[in-house]
Amino acid sequence: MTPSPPVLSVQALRKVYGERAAVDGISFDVGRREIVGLLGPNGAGKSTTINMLLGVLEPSSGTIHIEGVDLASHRVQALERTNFAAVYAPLPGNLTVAQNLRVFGLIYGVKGLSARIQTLLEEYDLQRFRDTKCGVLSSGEQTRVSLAKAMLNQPRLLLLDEPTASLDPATAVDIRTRIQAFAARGDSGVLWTSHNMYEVEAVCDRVLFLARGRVLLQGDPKTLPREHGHATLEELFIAVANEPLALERQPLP
Ligand SMILES: Nc1ncnc2c1ncn2[C@@H]1O[C@H](COP(=O)(O)OP(=O)(O)OP(=O)(O)O)[C@@H](O)[C@H]1O
Repeated sequence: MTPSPPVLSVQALRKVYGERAAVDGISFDVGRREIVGLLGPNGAGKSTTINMLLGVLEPSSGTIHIEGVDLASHRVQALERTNFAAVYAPLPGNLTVAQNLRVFGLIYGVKGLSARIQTLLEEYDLQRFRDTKCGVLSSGEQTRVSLAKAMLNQPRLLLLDEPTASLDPATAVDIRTRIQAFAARGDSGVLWTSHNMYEVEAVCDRVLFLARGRVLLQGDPKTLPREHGHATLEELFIAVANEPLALERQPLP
């Protein structure tokens, strides 16, 4: 039996604006059950990468395969395997939680939508907010709704852009636990951007450090700092952010 392809495979991906490459030839995979952290300083190319994975931005060159499906040539089939949640993309505030889930479920063509919405309302502890407008919910509650929306189509690739930004520590732990449980179910993988290195160390199986549009380092967030002479992931992050060129010259272990 041929092994199933990774949920995400990115090869030599580039996005150029004028003379400048925002993303400069990056390659990486995300496997099933894996939570991969996409890290890097402001302007490193993380959002540009995520937007290309979502089909919002067209790459200048390179390929993206989602579960082996080429995003460029089979856009619908690739994107129906994907979903995302991001703080900068809140759900329409004038719709209730149930209405939002219904609208997005219809967009994704979810079969048995009413039952799926009911399951998600229970799973994300949203039953009591089902008829509440999303705009009046707290940040933590809105994040749970965004995650429930992101699960509607049971995505194989879940993209999360700073899912716990602006959440209190207890709510952030709750959200992290839900995402880890999702990945542990086995069919899906998660690509997660965060500026919180403690969270990344706790949650991610692997991290990719991006700087100036390139992957400078990748590895296990628990062992990577020591391999590069730093005590913590945060220290390593600061070193990479300040001296990306020095690191590019360093031989990788
Ligand atoms: N439409 C555009 N035109 C020109 N340059 C752009 C455009 N979009 C992004 N860039 C540039 O590409 C680079 C990467 O931006 P990107 O938003 O991907 O970074 P990021 O890693 O997500 O940063 P942050 O952590 O601040 O969100 C930046 O230098 C940015 O100014």
